[in-house]
Amino acid sequence: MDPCLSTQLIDGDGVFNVSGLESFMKEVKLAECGLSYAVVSIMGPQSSGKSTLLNHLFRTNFREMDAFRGRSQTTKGIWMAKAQNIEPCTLVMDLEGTDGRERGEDDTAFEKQSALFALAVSDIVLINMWCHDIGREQAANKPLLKTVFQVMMRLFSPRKTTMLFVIRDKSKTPLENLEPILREDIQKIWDGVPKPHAHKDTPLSEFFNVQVVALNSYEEKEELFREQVSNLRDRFQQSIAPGGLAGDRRGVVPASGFSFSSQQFWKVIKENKDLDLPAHKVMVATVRCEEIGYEKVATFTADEEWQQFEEAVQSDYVPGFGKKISSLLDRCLSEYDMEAIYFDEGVRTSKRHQLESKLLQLVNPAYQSLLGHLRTRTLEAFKESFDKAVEKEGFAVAARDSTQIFLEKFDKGSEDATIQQVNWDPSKVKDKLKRDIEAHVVSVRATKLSELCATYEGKLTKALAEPVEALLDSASEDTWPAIRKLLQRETKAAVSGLESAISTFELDEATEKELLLRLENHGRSVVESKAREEAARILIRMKDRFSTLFSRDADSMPRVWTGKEDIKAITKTARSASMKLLSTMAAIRLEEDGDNIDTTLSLALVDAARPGTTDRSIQSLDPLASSSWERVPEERTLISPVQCKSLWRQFKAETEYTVTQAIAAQEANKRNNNWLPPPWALAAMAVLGFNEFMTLLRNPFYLAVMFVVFLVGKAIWVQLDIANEFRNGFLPALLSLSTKFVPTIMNILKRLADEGAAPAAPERQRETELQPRNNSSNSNVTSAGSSSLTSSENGPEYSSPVAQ
Ligand SMILES: Nc1nc2c(ncn2[C@@H]2O[C@H](COP(=O)(O)OP(=O)(O)OP(=O)(O)O)[C@@H](O)[C@H]2O)c(=O)[nH]1
Repeated sequence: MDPCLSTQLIDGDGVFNVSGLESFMKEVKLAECGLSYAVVSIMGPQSSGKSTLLNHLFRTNFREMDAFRGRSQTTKGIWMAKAQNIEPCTLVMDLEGTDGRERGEDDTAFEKQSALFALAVSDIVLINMWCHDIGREQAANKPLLKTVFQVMMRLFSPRKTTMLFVIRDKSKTPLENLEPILREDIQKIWDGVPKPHAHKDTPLSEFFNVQVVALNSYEEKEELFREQVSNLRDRFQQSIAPGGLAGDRRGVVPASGFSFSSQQFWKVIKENKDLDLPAHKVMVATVRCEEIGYEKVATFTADEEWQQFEEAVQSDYVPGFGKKISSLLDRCLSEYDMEAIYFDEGVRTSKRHQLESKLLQLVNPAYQSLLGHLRTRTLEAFKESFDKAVEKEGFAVAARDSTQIFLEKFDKGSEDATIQQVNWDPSKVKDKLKRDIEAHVVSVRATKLSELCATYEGKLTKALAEPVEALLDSASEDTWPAIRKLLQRETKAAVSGLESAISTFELDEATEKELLLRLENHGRSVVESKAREEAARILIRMKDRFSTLFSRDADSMPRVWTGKEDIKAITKTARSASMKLLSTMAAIRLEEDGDNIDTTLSLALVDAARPGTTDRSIQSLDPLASSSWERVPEERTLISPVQCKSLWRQFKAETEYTVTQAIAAQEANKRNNNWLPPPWALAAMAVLGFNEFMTLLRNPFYLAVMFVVFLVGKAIWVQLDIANEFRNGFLPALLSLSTKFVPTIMNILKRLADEGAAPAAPERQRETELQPRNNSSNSNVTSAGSSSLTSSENGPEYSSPVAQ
């Protein structure tokens, strides 16, 4: 659009051309002007050469009436154009001419509305009038002035508009003479205008800055007209500067609000309401500042740098966030300040605050997310560094130092994220980090301490378990004192080891004591559980011990029951050793408080059972008829007296057979050593059988038969190893021989027949193969003493109630 071309702002029907104004403003770049612009409008009778004057004065292009077509109205409504080559930007409005007729008090008439609009919007109002109307009662512009002054009252505060009276077609009368008459006319009209009470005595000069200029006729003295117009034009240069034509103007609406302000003015005027200029200014400022704010928010959200930051902080901490975002916000707010600078200060400031909080609201989630990442990162880094620091510095020092270092790191990170425009407090996030760090330290401490405790408990278990087992197995008077000594020594070593290991944890006294006590208790519990295990196997142990002592001699060699051994004494020794085992295992004796279990057991089980014992008190009062030992608390009892009694009974029953076997073996041995008939029988046999013997010797046949019988008998004797068989007793020898007899006879017969009977060879071979098996079964029988005990061991095991 050619800026010289004029735009119709309001048409003849009073319709405001919003889009026309908007595009006009864009064209002339009005919004950038701030307050550096002026608005000039012209009023006057129809066809009084207003458009002609404006076009000459401002080099605009308002429609003029063609002089040759005659006078008729050409301007309808209000038109607007930009003055050419006048600084600052000057907007020129050409108003529809007044028809000079009185309209009464009808404020709705377009003439009044457009006059009010021009007064509200313009800094300078040109009043175009014919020279010959000055001093005339029926002057054409009198109603106009009346209207202007009347509507002026409706502007709440005067804008101190410059009212420049342009006298057209001036006569020869000099302006010096005309001006007083004109001012008098104006004063008369001002005085005649009904005023509200507040302005009753307000002078005209309070509202208007009245100036007068006279021009020669454009039609008759064009050259002169042009010259005068050119001079007048100079006065419009820098018109808003102090001392300029509109130097006193007030209540200027910033250029970017001109469109909205004009629309609002026209709207209010059309609704026939009063124009409250201050309120209007606030309203325009509010709307415009809000608009500027919205624009700034939109610019900020569309900013590429902001978008990159916003996206980046979703996944990680971004260094330099605070500085960058602060500068983006600063730029945004400065732009607002620049654009809103000319609007009402109160409105502008409050809208700035709104803008700022809106922007911060936009930024806050990113900031919080950033702090969240900072917290997580710091915590992770702390965990990693802390583990290493613990190894180097010890637990407590590492915990203290690392916590301090990483909280400081968080402080630095949050400082980096700080946004200048706001005082967001990161302390809540820091507190959460502190809590997380503390929780981690506590959990690591718990893990490390339990690891250490487990290590030392393991060491203690290892140091105690096997030795305790060995000591219990040996069961003697010294067993429990030795266990106590061992427990004391090993516990002391473990406790001092743990004590020095946990020294770096700087634990409070109570916790440290508790840990050490726990270790001590663990030592005791190892011993106790070992003792319980052994107590559960007491019957086997007792039988083992019995068997060892009974079946083997002092050199651990197996006994051969030759008949010379004192089986009773051996049995007694073996039983008393087994009883010692029972009394040792009956209770846990970790304190040196002594008990009488040993005595009680020997009294009750050995002495009471002796046939010669007649003590009535012992027989009548069974000391084992109790479920608890004297001076032994229940928790330390492994085998109760009653259980001891039943165990002993079982033990005796199960070892009885061994003893019986031994006695039997001894008897048999004794008999085997005397297998020849007694000497008197031999003598009788010699005397009585002398004749028969001689007969046999004299008869060669009998001699041959006897020789054959002798040979066969000798063969059987050798084959069956009869002499050896009887060494193990008579009965076993008989049993063994009976099983071997038939096969051996068969063997001998086959061997005799062997000479000529080759087909019998496989059978013989089979018999030969059978031989070692028979021998082995034979040997099993000979070791009956120990095998009978072993088989009984495989019988049902005693299950101690303590072990359960
Ligand atoms: N006598 C005289 N006539 C003039 C002067 N200037 C312009 N005219 C003539 O007056 C007639 C109307 O001129 P415009 O400039 O259209 O007048 P206007 O006041 O804008 O007219 P409307 O907008 O219709 O009210 C034209 O024929 C002009 O040539 C002047 O200084 N003296």
